[in-house]
Amino acid sequence: MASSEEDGPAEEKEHTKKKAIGPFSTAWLTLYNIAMTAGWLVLAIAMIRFYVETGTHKGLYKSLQKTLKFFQTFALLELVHCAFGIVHTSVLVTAVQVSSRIFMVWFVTSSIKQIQNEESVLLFLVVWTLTEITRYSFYTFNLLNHLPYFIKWARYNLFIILYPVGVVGELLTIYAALPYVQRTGMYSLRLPNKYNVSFDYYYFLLIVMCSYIPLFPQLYFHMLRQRRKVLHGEVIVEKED
Ligand SMILES: CCCCCCCCCCCCC[C@@H](O)CC(=O)SCCNC(=O)CCNC(=O)[C@H](O)C(C)(C)COP(=O)(O)OP(=O)(O)OC[C@H]1O[C@@H](n2cnc3c(N)ncnc32)[C@H](O)[C@@H]1OP(=O)(O)O
Repeated sequence: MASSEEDGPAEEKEHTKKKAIGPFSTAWLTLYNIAMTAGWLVLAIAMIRFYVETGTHKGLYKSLQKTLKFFQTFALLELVHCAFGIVHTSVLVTAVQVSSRIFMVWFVTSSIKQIQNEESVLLFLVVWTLTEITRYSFYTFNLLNHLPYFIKWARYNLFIILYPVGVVGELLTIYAALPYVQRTGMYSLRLPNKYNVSFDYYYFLLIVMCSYIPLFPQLYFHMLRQRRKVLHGEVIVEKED
């Protein structure tokens, strides 16, 4: 069932109001979204295979970190897409979402082997994977004008649970990293040094954890507004960045 069969009159109006994007942008976005859907599907299959073969999640992160780093880093292009107006999304919201993921992958989980087997890592990995398969397949089918209703439904409903669960996974992972970071002083710069600058990664991580309190609700309410717009056809005036 394609979404066009499901659309109510309000939503039809919403669709006709969409700003058109050129054929080159459409082609590029379609390729990008297909590649990202495939990437996250590869990660999902790798996770299932790993668990079936070993019966544990221990060693899972190590086995898939290269693929995860590649596809999560590739998502930086989403900032380029909204900065150039190819997609109608807030640069600020996208920047917070993408940078927090890149930070989790590169500067927390991949940097600290000692925390890679934590259950919280498995938690955010599963949640991110479910989210991204749904999100990128939503964009792909939407661009091809053949959006099955269940994908649209999943895109704008699953996040209600998955977003907070993902945040819990991320925060617990950073929390698990704190003792190691404090003990080793990794990524920290102590005085005296030739630059006369000090930086304590331990406190930086604490600040990052606290920043979830003001920032996460912004993302969550953004998604709730998108949900009302897409599923219920409400016209929502977004503030400029
Ligand atoms: C340096 C240290 C930094 C530390 C920062 C600390 C910050 C802490 C707070 C952050 C917490 C984040 C936690 C998070 O990582 C946890 C999880 O993700 S858990 C999993 C659940 N998550 C989700 O469901 C959210 C997933 N993410 C997103 O949905 C997006 O990234 C987001 C930007 C949040 C929202 O997306 P968007 O605004 O694009 O909404 P829509 O999907 O409805 O799209 C709007 C319109 O844009 C078009 N669009 C967008 N992207 C594309 C694309 N790739 N291809 C084609 N079209 C695209 C879309 O179709 C819509 O167009 P229109 O309105 O015209 O229909």
